[in-house]
Amino acid sequence: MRVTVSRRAHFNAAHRLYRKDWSFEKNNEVFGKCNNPNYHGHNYELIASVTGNIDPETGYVIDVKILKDIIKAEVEDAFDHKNLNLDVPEFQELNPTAENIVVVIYNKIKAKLGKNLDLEVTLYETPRNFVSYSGN
Ligand SMILES: Nc1nc2c(c(=O)[nH]1)N=C([C@H](O)[C@H](O)COP(=O)(O)OP(=O)(O)OP(=O)(O)O)CN2
Ligand SMILES: [Zn+2]
Repeated sequence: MRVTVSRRAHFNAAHRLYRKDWSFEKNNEVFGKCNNPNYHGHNYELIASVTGNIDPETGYVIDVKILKDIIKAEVEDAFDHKNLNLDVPEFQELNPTAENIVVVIYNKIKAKLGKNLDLEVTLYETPRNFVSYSGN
């Protein structure tokens, strides 16, 4: 009997979508206003969902306090009030699109979970634009 436990989180970050190896014109063509050299920001919302068996002793799949602490250390402390392009090592050579950000977040959280637990991360870049990744 596998049950999913979810936790919401939030971070605020700036980014610019562009490729260093493309001209400014080509970046503008592909990424439009998201290629603003002075960056722009989003209030990112995140849902991390952990699926596993209920421990018969505790009744937990995972203690939500543990999940909360993992998200704080791996996501909020690393990304909140940061410029993703400039401040976050994972995006030095990786365009910080929502797709790439959700994969980075998934990998960071997954590495801290027990092997018997599955993870899905949904990341909202705006209230209407969101992406999900579950490792497949
Ligand atoms: N597939 C993707 N497309 C876009 C991404 C992305 O990460 N993946 N990102 C962006 C920009 O980051 C852009 O800043 C998105 O925000 P915004 O322009 O505000 O989005 P909308 O125009 O859709 O705003 P609404 O208010 O939701 O209309 C662009 N594309
Ligand atoms: Zn953006």
